[in-house]
Amino acid sequence: MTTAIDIADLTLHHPGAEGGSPALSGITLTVQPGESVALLGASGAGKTTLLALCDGRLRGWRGQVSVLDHPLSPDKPPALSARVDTGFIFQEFALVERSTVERNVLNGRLGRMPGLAAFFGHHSAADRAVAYKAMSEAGIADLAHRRVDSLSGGQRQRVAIARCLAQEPKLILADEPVSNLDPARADDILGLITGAARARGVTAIFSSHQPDLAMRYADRVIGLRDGKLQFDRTAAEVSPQDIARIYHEAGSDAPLPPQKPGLRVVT
Ligand SMILES: Nc1ncnc2c1ncn2[C@@H]1O[C@H](COP(=O)(O)OP(=O)(O)OP(=O)(O)O)[C@@H](O)[C@H]1O
Repeated sequence: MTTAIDIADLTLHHPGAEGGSPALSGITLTVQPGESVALLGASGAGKTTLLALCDGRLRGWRGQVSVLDHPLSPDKPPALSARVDTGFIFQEFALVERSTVERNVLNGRLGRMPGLAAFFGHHSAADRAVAYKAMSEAGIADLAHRRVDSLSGGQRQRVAIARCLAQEPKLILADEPVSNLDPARADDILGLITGAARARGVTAIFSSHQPDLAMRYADRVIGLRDGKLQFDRTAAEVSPQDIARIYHEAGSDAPLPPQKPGLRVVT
């Protein structure tokens, strides 16, 4: 693989929003295999849109987009064989609430199973081994037989991560994976996602509203404002001015996010 993500001169309007400002405009960026990248930006900056684009879910954009060396088309969804290598962790978990943790994590295997076995949900011993390894890594093996609707938010997010890992993706995309969690759990979950990605040598891209956490766990940070790229730097290079530019000068009335020691926000 030469690049995990390669985007050139991308402009995207959501359907029904063609007359207004584009959700993303003039975006050019490359993510190397194995990098952990954080997307920062105020609400509406375009983080979810960029992640959904990389997940092959959006149509009608202009520019060039390639994911895991497969060029995406603005006119049609990518082939399933290409999509199976991308795992997505949703902010709201997207789990089958009335099913067990084990079933949900095994669902991560479906894209890698032969058609009939997937249709009937017949998982092989190898599928189960992968799913149990993922549950164990996510710290939820002891919850395997619990129903998801009996779990806390932090536990649910671990199930969603285990399901993603069970898929054995080469690219992990996570949309605000810690926004519903308290600070200690948010720290644990971002550590789990980026740690699992690094241990496998796979790429992780996550969006966040918490610059301090993002900089702690990402190798690289991309800042967006109003659909435009504002900065793209290593985590160590991100400056207080960068953070101020995407949050405060964007007109956001959100409270200033907590900063890592030594990083003071200039407004
Ligand atoms: N389905 C949609 N139809 C029309 N416009 C949309 C749609 N989804 C997003 N948008 C618009 O696209 C822009 C980017 O939204 P996006 O959800 O990508 O931002 P975000 O940075 O993820 O925000 P947040 O942090 O609140 O999740 C916003 O102006 C939003 O209103």
